[in-house]
Order: sequence, then structure tokens, then C-alpha cells
Amino acid sequence: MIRVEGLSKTFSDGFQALVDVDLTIQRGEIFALLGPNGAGKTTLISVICGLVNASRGRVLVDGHDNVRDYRAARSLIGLVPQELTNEAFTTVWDTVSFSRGLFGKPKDPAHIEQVLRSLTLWEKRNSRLLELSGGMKRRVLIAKALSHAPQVLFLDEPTAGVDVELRREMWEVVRGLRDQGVTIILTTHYIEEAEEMADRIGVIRRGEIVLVENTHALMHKLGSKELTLQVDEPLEALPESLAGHGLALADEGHALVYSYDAARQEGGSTISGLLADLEAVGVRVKDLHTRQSSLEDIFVSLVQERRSP
Ligand SMILES: Nc1ncnc2c1ncn2[C@@H]1O[C@H](COP(=O)(O)OP(=O)(O)OP(=O)(O)O)[C@@H](O)[C@H]1O
Repeated sequence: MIRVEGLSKTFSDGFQALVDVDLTIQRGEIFALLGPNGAGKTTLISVICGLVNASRGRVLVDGHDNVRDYRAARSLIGLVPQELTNEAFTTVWDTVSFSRGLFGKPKDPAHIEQVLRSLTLWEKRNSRLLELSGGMKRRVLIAKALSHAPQVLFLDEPTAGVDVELRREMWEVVRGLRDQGVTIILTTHYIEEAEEMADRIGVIRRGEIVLVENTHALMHKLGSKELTLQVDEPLEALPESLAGHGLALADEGHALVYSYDAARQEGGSTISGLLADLEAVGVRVKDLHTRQSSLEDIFVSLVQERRSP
């Protein structure tokens, strides 16, 4: 659906925000572009959407060059920015209909109705934007971006600064769009968002795509999860029968640390099996917590991987 070739962007102040980016997005996938603040995520999607000119390289949208064949390329794309701007007094219906007009497409009330219904905004069509909740406003942004029936939708940090409930709601909305056949590219800081949503993840750092991988394969390779179990009575050594779980003693025998990454699970150890085995040897657990590799950890392991011969 999208092909990015040798894309570089140097801003007028000399700052190079994108360095020789190559990227292919398949039709119908959800692709997450993951990276820390200032990595170049917004710059990359702005160049793909034709809002910022590249210094070098090119972008094809369904085969249309986004500079030479701008109109065709742009009409295939919807962009959901981070925030609504200056339209507080406009109604939902008007703002979404107006967006469609910007693409030079004829009025199509039936399509606007379908978009508003699919985002559960139909009941609110006559409300002014200032009367909407945060979640509804985010959905209006998506409705605007869908008003001209694009085939590919870019979401720039769709869940930045929203609470957990709204984040889940947004994830549902995005999945629903994918099910309708829309190709989705989203940017995020949150590893769990990328893991939850994306078919593939691209990691961008200092303007370079350092990795593109199937989400499952990436988490398998780099992500690890740790379960720490606080035990009632300190243990001097690990009971023999727990050997197969690859546990480590910590906190002077007061805690057991279990790393349950995908590799371990393939070896036959599971959390429920571990808990059953603990019960069988009479080890009582009084508290537990889990820890997941953060994006930071993944970056560190990527950097280490690159340094190793
Ligand atoms: N118009 C501009 N002129 C100069 N530098 C810019 C301009 N726009 C962005 N940059 C710089 O390019 C780099 C990448 O910015 P970008 O907004 O693409 O990052 P991002 O990954 O989207 O970050 P965030 O997660 O914070 O949104 C940053 O260092 C930023 O300061």
C-alpha cells in the first residue's frame, strides 16, 4: 500500500530528522511506528502524507508518487492528528462533512452517516465539538480523516495522554477499521500499544528505522516478562521439583523470580504449572508482581545487539 524509498529529511536549520528510510506497508495491516520523543515519527508520517517535503527519496501510495501524483496519493490517505484545532463551535456533522469537501469529493451524506455510525457518533451529530467528551473528540478526529473514504489511515499517537479505558476504546475503534479493510499506520511511545495492536512494528530512533519486524517475532526475540513471587517463609534453596521452571531466588530467599518469555513457555513451563508446583511443595505465595520489558529495555538490547560482532 505504501512504499518509502531512501527517504531523508533535513530541516532548514540543518537538523536531519530522517536518515535514508526504507519502508513497505502491506495492504490491510496495522503497522506501529514505535520510537521515543523526537525520533522522527511525526516527520515520517508528515512526509508520507505530503505535508512536509522530503530532502531525498520518494513515497509511493498504492503506486502513486506522492509528489508528482499528489492528488491521487493524497486522496487515498487519511491522517488523524493528535488534537482538534479551533473548531469548538462547529457541529460534528459539519466538521466531518467539511473535511470531505477539502478533498474535492462531492457531498455524500450516506457515507458521512456510515462513518459517524461506525464510530458511535451518530447520536452526537448535531453537538458542537466543545460539548463532547475527550473520547468523542478523538473519534471525531478519526471521522474527519475517514470522510473521504481513504484506504490508509495514519494515526499520530492516538492514545497519548488518555486514560486506560479510553485507550482500550481507541484500540477497538482501530481494529474495527482494519476489519473494514483500512490499512492502519499508527505512531506510539507505548510498547504495550504496539504489542496489542500491530501486525508489524517498526522501531525508529534518531531518524533511522532500526528494525521492522512481525510483532510476535519481535516480542519473542526482545520482550521478556518477569513475575516476582514473594514467599511466606524464606527459602534457602530452590526445591528440586521446581527446577524445570528456570526460577531464580532473590531478596535473600524471600522472592522467586520467574521469566516467562515466549521461549520459556515453549519449553513447557507455564505460570499455572509453576503455581501448582509451588503449592505441591508447600511454598506459599503472599504477593506477586509482574514486569515487562519497556521500550527502553528493547532499545538497550537493540544497541547491544548491534555492537556485538
Ligand atoms: N520544522 C522543524 N524544523 C527543525 N526541526 C524539526 C522540525 N520539525 C521537527 N523537527 C525536529 O525533528 C525531530 C523529530 O521530530 P518528530 O516530531 O518527527 O519526532 P516524533 O518522533 O514524532 O516525536 P514525539 O514522539 O515527541 O512526537 C525532533 O528533533 C524535532 O525537534
